[in-house]
Amino acid sequence: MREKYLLHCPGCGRPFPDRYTLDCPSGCDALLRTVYRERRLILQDLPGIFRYASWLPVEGRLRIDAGPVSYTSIGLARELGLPDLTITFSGYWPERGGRMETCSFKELEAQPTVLRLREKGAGVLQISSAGNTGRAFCQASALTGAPVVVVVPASAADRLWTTVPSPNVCLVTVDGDYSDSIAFGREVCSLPGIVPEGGAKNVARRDGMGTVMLDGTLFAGRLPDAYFQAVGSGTGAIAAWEAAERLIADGRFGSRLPELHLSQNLPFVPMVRAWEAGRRTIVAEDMPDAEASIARVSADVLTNRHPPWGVRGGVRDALAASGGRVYAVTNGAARSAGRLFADTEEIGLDPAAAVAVASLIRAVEEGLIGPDEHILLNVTGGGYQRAAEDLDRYPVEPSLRVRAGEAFAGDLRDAVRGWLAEREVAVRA
Ligand SMILES: Cc1ncc(COP(=O)(O)O)c(C=O)c1O
Repeated sequence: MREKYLLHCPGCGRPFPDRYTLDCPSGCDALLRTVYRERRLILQDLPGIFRYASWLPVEGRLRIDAGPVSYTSIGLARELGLPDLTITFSGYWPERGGRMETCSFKELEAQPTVLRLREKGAGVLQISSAGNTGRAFCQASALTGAPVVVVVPASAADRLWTTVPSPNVCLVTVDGDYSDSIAFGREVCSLPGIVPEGGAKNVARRDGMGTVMLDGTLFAGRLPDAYFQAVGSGTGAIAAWEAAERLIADGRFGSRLPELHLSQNLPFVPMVRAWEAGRRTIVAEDMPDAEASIARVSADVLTNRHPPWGVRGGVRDALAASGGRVYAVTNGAARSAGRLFADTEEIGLDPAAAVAVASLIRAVEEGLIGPDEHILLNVTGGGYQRAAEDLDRYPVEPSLRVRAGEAFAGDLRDAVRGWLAEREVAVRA
């Protein structure tokens, strides 16, 4: 093919060019995938994520040097009796080269997403988030100037900060929960010129996250036998599976898919329950007392009620294809895993990453993995303390405050249109 990549639908098998396309034009219930012209991974001499630009759905690059950082664990590896443990760290840890200043792997999603949208000329991004994702997109906006509309529950607004000013973020706070923010965000996208970021359907987001598997594999020279990650939507896990398939097709790194070991935080563990019950869809009984359960987890970024579970090419398929496992982790186990990690590796973790470490400890205790296996631990966030010591912090101030259930009409609509007009973004109606 002449193009750098095409999109491919695993449902109907059709290939087609990318126009910031999120869904199969034939209406298949499947996650589109990128198919790159280069079957062999060609590394670029660029910092951060753009080292892997030949397997990202973008033509250019951003001048941002944040990317995943891989190293061989000594302290944690010794503690767990795992001599072949690679840690791939996303967060702020300058001593190791970790330069994600908002401290989570969501920056891996935000960078190629912002660039893909710019290259496709598709408009202004809208993101609904309760935390790390929103912050990562605010930072990408701050560093590139890309306008973004971020909708969050009012209670999560203090999580939105950047390390340089972000004049092109329109922050909308909704006086309600995450679902209210998602609903309002959807309405904002009715304004021509504003496009939904797309979540798991967005191939830039998945291929950006897939760089963790690329980095860990390149570092070790081979695909891992087992891969550990904490999941909320599971987008990162799908991305790891897809990246591993590309690396197998490349031919230089092994021929066996890594087993995916995916963890959630009790008491909110819908994917664990659906997997154990053998269900293709997540049902209400997988989320008993959802609201109360969500309030009790220590890693609330893992509490997604609508993960891409049963969709073709989704999390369930990734687990099945890789012979994977799921773990339900208590707050107590996550906290002590976080402490062990800080003691042995000398960096603090995001509570979600501590859940993944707890699952690794459990896998060792239960003999599910052994000392002869090569393990990749995806540390999805950390270094908040280090970042607070080194970096400036700019809170993102709300442009609009909305009540739960309030319609996107009248003054609210005019306010967003006015905000876009100030940035000379054309809105037709
Ligand atoms: C630090 C961290 N780890 C893990 C996850 C889970 O990622 P995903 O929603 O892609 O499964 C998140 C989600 O926000 C996160 O912020």
